[in-house]
Amino acid sequence: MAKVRVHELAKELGITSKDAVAKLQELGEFVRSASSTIEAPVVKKLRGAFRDAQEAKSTAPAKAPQPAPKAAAPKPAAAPVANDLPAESKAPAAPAEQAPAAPAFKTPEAPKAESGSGQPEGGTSETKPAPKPAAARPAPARPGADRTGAPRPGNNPFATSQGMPRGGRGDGDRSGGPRPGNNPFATSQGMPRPGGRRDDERGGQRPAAGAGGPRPAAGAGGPRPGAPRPGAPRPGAPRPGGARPTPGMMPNRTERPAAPGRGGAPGGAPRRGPGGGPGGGGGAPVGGGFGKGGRGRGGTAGAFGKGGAGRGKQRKSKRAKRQELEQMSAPSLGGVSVPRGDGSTVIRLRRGSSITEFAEKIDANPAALVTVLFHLGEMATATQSLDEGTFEVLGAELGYKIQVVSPEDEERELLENFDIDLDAELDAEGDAQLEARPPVVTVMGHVDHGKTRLLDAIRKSNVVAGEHGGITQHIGAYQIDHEHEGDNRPITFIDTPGHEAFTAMRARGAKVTDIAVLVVAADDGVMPQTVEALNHAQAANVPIVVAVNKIDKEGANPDKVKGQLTEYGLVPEEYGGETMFVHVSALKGDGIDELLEAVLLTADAALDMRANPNKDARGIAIEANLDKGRGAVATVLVQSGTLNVGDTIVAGVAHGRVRAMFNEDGDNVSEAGPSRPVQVLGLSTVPRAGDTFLVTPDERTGRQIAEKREAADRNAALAKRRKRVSLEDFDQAVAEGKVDTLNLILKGDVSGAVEALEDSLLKIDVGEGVALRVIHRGVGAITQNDVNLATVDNAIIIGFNVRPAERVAELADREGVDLRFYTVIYAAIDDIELALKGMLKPEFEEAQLGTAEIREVFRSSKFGNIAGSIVRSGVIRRNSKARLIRDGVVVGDNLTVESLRRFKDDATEVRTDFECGIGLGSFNDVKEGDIVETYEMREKPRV
Ligand SMILES: Nc1nc2c(ncn2[C@@H]2O[C@H](COP(=O)(O)OP(=O)(O)OP(=O)(O)O)[C@@H](O)[C@H]2O)c(=O)[nH]1
Repeated sequence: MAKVRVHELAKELGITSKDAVAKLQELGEFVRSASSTIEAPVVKKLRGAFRDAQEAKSTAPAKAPQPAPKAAAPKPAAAPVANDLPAESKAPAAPAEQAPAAPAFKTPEAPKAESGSGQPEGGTSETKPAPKPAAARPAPARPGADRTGAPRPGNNPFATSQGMPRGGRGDGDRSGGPRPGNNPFATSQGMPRPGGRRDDERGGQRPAAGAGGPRPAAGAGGPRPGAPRPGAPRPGAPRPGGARPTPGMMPNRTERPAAPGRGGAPGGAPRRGPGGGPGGGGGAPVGGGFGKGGRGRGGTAGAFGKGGAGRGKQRKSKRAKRQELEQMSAPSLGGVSVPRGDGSTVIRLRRGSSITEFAEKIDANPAALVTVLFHLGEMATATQSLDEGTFEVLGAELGYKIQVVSPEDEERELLENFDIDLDAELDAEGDAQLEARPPVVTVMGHVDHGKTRLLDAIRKSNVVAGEHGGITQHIGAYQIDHEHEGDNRPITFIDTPGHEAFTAMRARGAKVTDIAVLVVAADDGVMPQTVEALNHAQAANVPIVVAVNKIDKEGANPDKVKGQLTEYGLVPEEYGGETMFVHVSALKGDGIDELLEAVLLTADAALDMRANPNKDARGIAIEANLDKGRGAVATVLVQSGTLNVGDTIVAGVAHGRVRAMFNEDGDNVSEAGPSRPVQVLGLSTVPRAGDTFLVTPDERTGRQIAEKREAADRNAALAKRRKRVSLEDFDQAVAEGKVDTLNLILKGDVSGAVEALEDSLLKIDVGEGVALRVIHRGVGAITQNDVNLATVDNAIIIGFNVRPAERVAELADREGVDLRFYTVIYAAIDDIELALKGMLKPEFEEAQLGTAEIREVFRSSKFGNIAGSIVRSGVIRRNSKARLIRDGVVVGDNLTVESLRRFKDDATEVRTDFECGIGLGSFNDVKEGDIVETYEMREKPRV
């Protein structure tokens, strides 16, 4: 059963959402907000509570029912209804027993006026909430019936006070009014109010049994998913008659409209009887026998007899149906009905959400959405995570704007659950709290332009290195001191050169770097990765300092570099721009001081390099690994606050207490302030580069945050699996406009092979509209960094005579990155060429599964000929492909083992030397002595 939201129920009960939430809390049920969903038992509890409250309030008036309280209904919506009231319905209240089960519909707008006021049946039935006057028109009185306008009982499965009216009440009990709550599409209908139920109860009546009525919200709002289509039988056929006197609630049936023709059999009549009406919803009170008693499966008409009342009912029913049609959203793709948005309704979904979650947000039936998606050309199950693009397509089709919550938003929302609001914390910090902090620098550039060498040279330039004998440890980042205008100014360098690490961190929403040093070899000039690196930095709004390296080399042309970079918006100061260019020789150590100077000047000029050191630490994990002796070892960069040994922290999905901290010299440190990188011991697991870390008030909070992140990651991973590009579907991705470039990462065993492969690949005639780009190449195993880069740039990794490093294949699988391995260069080139031309299809090869010899043929009229066989080799599997061989000649091919039995039992597989019966579907030409050979098609690995 679909869950009900608090505000829906509140509306139905005629109270404010706030009151409902408060009441629920009073009842010990925790709900977060008015839009929270609540389970059926809680719904029941709240109804009960309000009923009791209202009962207390309304005892006196209930005993003295007032005629036509309708007129008091303040809302204009109800007015036409009141005016329309037929004489009978305006009549004063019938004695209680005449209105046994009237669940007293009240307009939601006037709950107080009506609650417990002892509605006369006619009045109550006619005063259901009626946003649409047409829908609120009362059903004409049924001839010969002393029925009043009371709604038929028993069609509200949610009303605890409902049940079958006790025997002896028949027509007389019923009013001619429409049944309450039995049309899930009619906005004008409402479910019975607690007050109304009170009336019922006071009357000692229990409405009919376990009706499969619509959810309460159906009455209050628009159509609900899962509601019957127009023309379908009315939902909620109660089991009438004496069959079940008071079955009470059967809420789980409420989602399902009664099957056509399966209406309630009135009056204890056999369920299958003559004259069953077409509809399904008829339910009659016990002892019924109104209309034509003994009717069997009755519909609406059937339940009410075939008299004028029946016709009246039918007319009503048609009108209702028409209304349903109008109110229902136009059937969308696949012929299913899904509530549509107006094109601007924004639906926020978490990354990795499934159709079910989307369905819940728009109150749709997940199965209907699956159908819609299928007709849009995407196959997915209701619980499968979808990527953003797929949601967008689905949302656009249905008139919703889908907003997939970004990792940053998600993180923010997650922390909000723990009362941690980092943005507010930062906003609250003013000059009084903020203190200067060192800049954090990343070195980027094209391959072999000297990044590593430059980082080494900078390390050596550390003015305080002497006393420690230089920086000895690689921990992912280091801090040096540089003498600047008479002061020692610390600068933090991220020790992993290249923009891969930078982008990997950025992909997780982490902003680590304040300044990027772009290394360009003066002898080589601007190269593709130079451009890529500067694009990455500019995209992240990070100021750039250019290190024109290798100026010691012959043929070095720094001016050419300056000219080239100007085209990319990096204009040197001497040309009137703002970018500082420094000539360096990483090899000789020349120009390093000037470079550091430039970094500090740029930082001072462009950035507010301040943070509050006097609070719990917040920062980013830079690097982490699992050490055999020490467990998880993570290098974190503190961004604000101060990290102390003994603090409890959470970093990504890792959590724990800081056991010890080390700096880049391997020295123990007890605290680390802003911009300080430290190695931390004590985490439960290894965080990823770019994961945020923060100090938590206690270990429990840390663990809970970690667990929530883990769950979110799992969902996201599922979504990613469907997302990335593979060689086989590259052409499709191009056709869909998802990509226009085939990005490749080449890894090989020797550099010569990698170069040869790259050269050959770049010579491929890729044709119009698509491009081929080698975004990274290198020697050695495929690493985590390669996969990270492939993730960010949607690249395919080509491994030539190399394999992935430990756990990397797993990571690639998780991230949906296509890894390809080749041992022959031409095979790789062929594949890429075919992929670019959209012709690379997976290759399959046949793999034999087993053979069986036919010993006897059994003829079955039902299954055709069954080959009684003995398995001679391998295994025979049901549903596998098969061919039939007679005297060495194939007499039947492309067959399927459609049935497989061991004696009388179905079997999924039968092994060598066992007997079995094989059915080959409609292929009946089987003879004794024939051989059934089974096989399956397996994807052929490319080499
Ligand atoms: N002559 C000269 N050679 C340099 C200089 N800087 C680096 N090299 C050389 O250039 C080559 C590449 O230097 P790396 O520091 O490994 O370059 P990288 O950018 O880190 O390369 P990848 O890690 O492969 O991306 C090495 O052989 C260095 O010795 C320099 O200033 N002058």
